[in-house]
Amino acid sequence: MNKNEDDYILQAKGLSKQFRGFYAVKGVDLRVRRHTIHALIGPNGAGKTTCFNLLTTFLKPTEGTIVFNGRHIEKSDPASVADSGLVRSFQISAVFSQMTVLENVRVALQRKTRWNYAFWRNQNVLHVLDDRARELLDMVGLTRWADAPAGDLSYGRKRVLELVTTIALEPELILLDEPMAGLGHEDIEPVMQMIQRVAKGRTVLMVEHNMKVIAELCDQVTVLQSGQVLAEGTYAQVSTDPRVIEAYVGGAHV
Ligand SMILES: Nc1ncnc2c1ncn2[C@@H]1O[C@H](COP(=O)(O)OP(=O)(O)OP(=O)(O)O)[C@@H](O)[C@H]1O
Repeated sequence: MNKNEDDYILQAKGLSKQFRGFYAVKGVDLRVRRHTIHALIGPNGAGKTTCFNLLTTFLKPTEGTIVFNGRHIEKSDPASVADSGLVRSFQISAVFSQMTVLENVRVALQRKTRWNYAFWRNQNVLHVLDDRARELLDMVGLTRWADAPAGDLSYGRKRVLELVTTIALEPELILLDEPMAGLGHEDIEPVMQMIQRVAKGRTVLMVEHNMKVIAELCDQVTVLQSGQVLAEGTYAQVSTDPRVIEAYVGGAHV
C-alpha cells in the first residue's frame, strides 16, 4: 500500500447538491488516498448515493469541486470520467443473462479497447480478447463457468462477474455501490476476497451497510449524516465515535 500521506487520487471540496431547495449533500470534503479501500457510510438518506452520482459526474454539483488524479472533473461528462479511470461498478442488471460468462467479459473488454468497428468486422479480434477475458475469469475463480450462460450463475457469482466486467475497464479508482447488497451469508466472504484482490494496485471507494465487511476491508471510513460529513477515520475510530453511534441509533439503524 502506498503510505504517502499526500497522495490522494480523489479530492472533493465543498461538494453540494440541491434538489428543489433541499440539500441532499452539503459542503462535503472527501479525500481518498491512492491504493486504499475507503468506505462511505451513513444512515438511510444520508446522501451516499447522491455523493456517488456527483463523483462520477452523473449529477452536476450545485457547488464544489472534484479533482481526480490532479484534474478537475466536476464539469466533465460521465463517459470521459470513466475513460480517465474512475469507474462505477454497474449493478447486476448490467450482466447479460443470455450471453455466456466469457462473452460478458469480452464485451466489457471490447468497450475498453474501443475496437468497435474491428470487433464486428473481424472475428479474430474475439480471440485476442478471449485470452484476456479468460485471464480475468481465472483471477476470480470463475473459469469453470466461462461457457455457461451468465443467467445461470448464483447471485454471488453474478456479483463477482459484474465486478470483473468493471475491472476489464482497468479503472484506477473503482466506486462500488453496496457490493454486498442482496448477497446470502455464504457469498459475502468470496465477494470480499474478490474486492481485496481487485483492489491491489487500485483504489476502491465503496458504499456499504455491512459493518463487518467495512471493518475487515476498509482502511478509511467517511460517515455522512444529513448530507454532511459527520466523522472520518479508521473503522475502529468511527465505530466508537459517540456522534456516529447516536446517528445510527437515532435512525434505528444499528
Ligand atoms: N433526485 C432527487 N430529488 C429530490 N430529492 C432527492 C433526489 N435524490 C435524492 N434525494 C434526497 O436526498 C437525500 C439523500 O439521498 P441519497 O439517496 O443520496 O441517500 P443515501 O445515503 O444513499 O440513502 P440510502 O442508504 O437510503 O440509499 C434523501 O433525503 C433523498 O430523498
